[in-house]
Amino acid sequence: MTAFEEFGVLPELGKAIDEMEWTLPTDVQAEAIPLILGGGDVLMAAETGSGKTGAFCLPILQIVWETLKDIQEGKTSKVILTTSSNWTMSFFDRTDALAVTPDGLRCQSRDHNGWHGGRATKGVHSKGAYYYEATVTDEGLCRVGWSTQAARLDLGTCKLGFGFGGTGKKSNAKNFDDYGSAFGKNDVIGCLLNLNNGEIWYTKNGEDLGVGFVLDPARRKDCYFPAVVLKNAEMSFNFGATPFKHEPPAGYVAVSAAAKDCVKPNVVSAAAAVDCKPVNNAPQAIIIEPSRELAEQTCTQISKFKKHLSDPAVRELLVVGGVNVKDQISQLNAGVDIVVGTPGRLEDLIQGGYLALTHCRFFVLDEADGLLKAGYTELIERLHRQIPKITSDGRRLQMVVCSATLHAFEVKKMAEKLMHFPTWVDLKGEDAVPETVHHVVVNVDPQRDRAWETLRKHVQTDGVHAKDNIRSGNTTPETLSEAVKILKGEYCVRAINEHKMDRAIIFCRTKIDCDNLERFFKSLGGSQYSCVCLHGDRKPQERKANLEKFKQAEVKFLICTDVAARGIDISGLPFMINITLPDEKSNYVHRIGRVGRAERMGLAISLVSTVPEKVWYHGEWCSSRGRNCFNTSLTTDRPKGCCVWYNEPQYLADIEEHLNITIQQVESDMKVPSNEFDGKVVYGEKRKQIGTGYKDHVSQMAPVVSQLQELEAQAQLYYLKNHHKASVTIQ
Ligand SMILES: Nc1ncnc2c1ncn2[C@@H]1O[C@H](COP(=O)(O)OP(=O)(O)OP(=O)(O)O)[C@@H](O)[C@H]1O
Repeated sequence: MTAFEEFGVLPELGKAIDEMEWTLPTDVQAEAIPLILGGGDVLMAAETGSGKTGAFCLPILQIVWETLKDIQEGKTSKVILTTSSNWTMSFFDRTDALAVTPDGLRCQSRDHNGWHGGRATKGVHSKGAYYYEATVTDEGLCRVGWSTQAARLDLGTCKLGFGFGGTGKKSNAKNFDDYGSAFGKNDVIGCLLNLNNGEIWYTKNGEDLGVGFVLDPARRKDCYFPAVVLKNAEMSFNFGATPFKHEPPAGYVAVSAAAKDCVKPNVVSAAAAVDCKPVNNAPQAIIIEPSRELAEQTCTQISKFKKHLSDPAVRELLVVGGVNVKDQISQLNAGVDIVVGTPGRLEDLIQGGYLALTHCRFFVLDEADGLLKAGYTELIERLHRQIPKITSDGRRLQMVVCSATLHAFEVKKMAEKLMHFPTWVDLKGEDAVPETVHHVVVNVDPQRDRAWETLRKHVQTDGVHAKDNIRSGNTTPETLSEAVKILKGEYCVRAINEHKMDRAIIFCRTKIDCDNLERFFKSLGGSQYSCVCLHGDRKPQERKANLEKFKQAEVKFLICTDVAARGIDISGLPFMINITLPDEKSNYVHRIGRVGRAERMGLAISLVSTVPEKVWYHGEWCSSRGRNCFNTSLTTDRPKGCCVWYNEPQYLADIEEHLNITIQQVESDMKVPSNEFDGKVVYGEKRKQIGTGYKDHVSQMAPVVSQLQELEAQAQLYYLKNHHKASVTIQ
């Protein structure tokens, strides 16, 4: 049995993992895999290169396969009752944070800040007088009553919803008026609807509270559904399947006893109450990644893991922009179980009806903070709203969120809103850099190092100072800024030479900086500086080919923007260079985390200008979004320009403060003191002491466990003695 199998991983997956030479699970895998297999929502915060991808792909793959297997063998797990004769609260027609018990007869919301509502699976129309009971089963705010299919789920806030709230108010169309009396835990509210005269009214513990609303005659033909909205509260429902606590008043019957021709199903429930059988274009898992490259990498990882999983086969699909959408649609129609994609293309396919969310039971946000910072919050919420919270085979939707920099306010806010009692797998409690990454900064000081004045051959700069009076001997901020750009090209080459780098990823701030550096390297000639570029202006095919060339070591350097900052995994990459620090501090962690992965050592060198550098900053106000833009005015100018003064020392200070460390400085000769790692380090190779410490953990814990055992025994003896004494005394 492999170490992974001990964590509950299927032998078929264990075999594939073994072949990948993953002997032990990493710490994050050891914690997260059992949690996901157990059905929980997980927030996974662990350092770059710590194996988060495996930590979510393995359990998801396993559950997806097991579900397919169950279906193949005709094992029907708890099929929900949405289309059965029972009246229940709908698993589908409800807001995100309203939980409904599997029997559909209790609703709960644990959100302190917002209201969450839902409707029943059926409604009544045309004629008759109906009754159901709702009991407050836990403290909190509740509103209960009737609403039409088109009404807002926040009952009583539109014309089509009629509610009675615990504060003793009735509400319709946001008008909250005094009615009856306040109610709370253990109170039983009778909800009555008379379609013959249009009256809606309530009882509290059997006491008549009087007519609350009279339906507009034009609205009496509508179908009305039992409805509830809760704020950190819980209510249970009886639609008449069991005896009522208080008998319905004369002339009223339980909604469940309504004549067939007066009942309509809730269309949201009916649409979602699909058969357990897989539907071709309705995958069980949706994994969202921030970049095409990362989506492809995750998809490849899944293909490797599933190598020995067969009968039934699990089908994964990559859904990213820049690829022919028709091909993707036909692949979806042919059948797919796991979809990995980037947000834009995923949403296009979902909204176009080509990708259905009806069977989705895993919703994964990889690099979640990056997705939120890139402005995808609403898209994520939109997709989450469309996914049924209980799947067609009665299981709860599971959400997995991960990143090396998950400690961001927006992530916590999103988790609170969308996730269901999530467990944090957080090994450090803060954003951190792996011990395997040796990261240093080099100051670029154009006042101290005047080499830029005499360099005959240098990197072409970004053109920001094309109209400025730049010349040696001049110390204007513009001249120094241009000087920094020239020096950075020089220092980059110096770093490469000093460390005999034959493989490195180099991050630039902009696409134009990448292109200029690529041209500079090419101008230096030979294979010594062979390189490729990866940024948003390169065509998808070129991006793919370039990354592949670098991965296959056909070229030595990958020059890229932050598009490659997150997640990209290049095995044993020894070096990375930051030409300019990112202004987003979390991206520093991700960029340097391209090295020092999977227990291998890596060196990250960041060039930091000591003087302000004037750089491009094209916002939505720039009509060309940077292409052939010559507007070198500042963004603070009027009219607004496309440049800013970039303050790198400040960004360095922000990064250091965020990570609670001081990053080691090295001189411009790029010599990195080797004592840091006892001089034993070879960048790109494994550390001397490898492994996750999982084995050692057992021996470390043994004395503590035996001490605990002793204490437990003592406590039991103590209890027994005292208990014995007490019983003797009583006798
Ligand atoms: N248990 C394991 N044993 C050996 N190698 C592993 C193990 N788990 C993952 N790896 C390897 O570690 C590398 C990093 O894994 P992965 O890309 O999942 O990291 P990550 O935590 O997602 O990093 P990032 O935050 O940068 O995205 C990969 O090359 C992967 O193959």
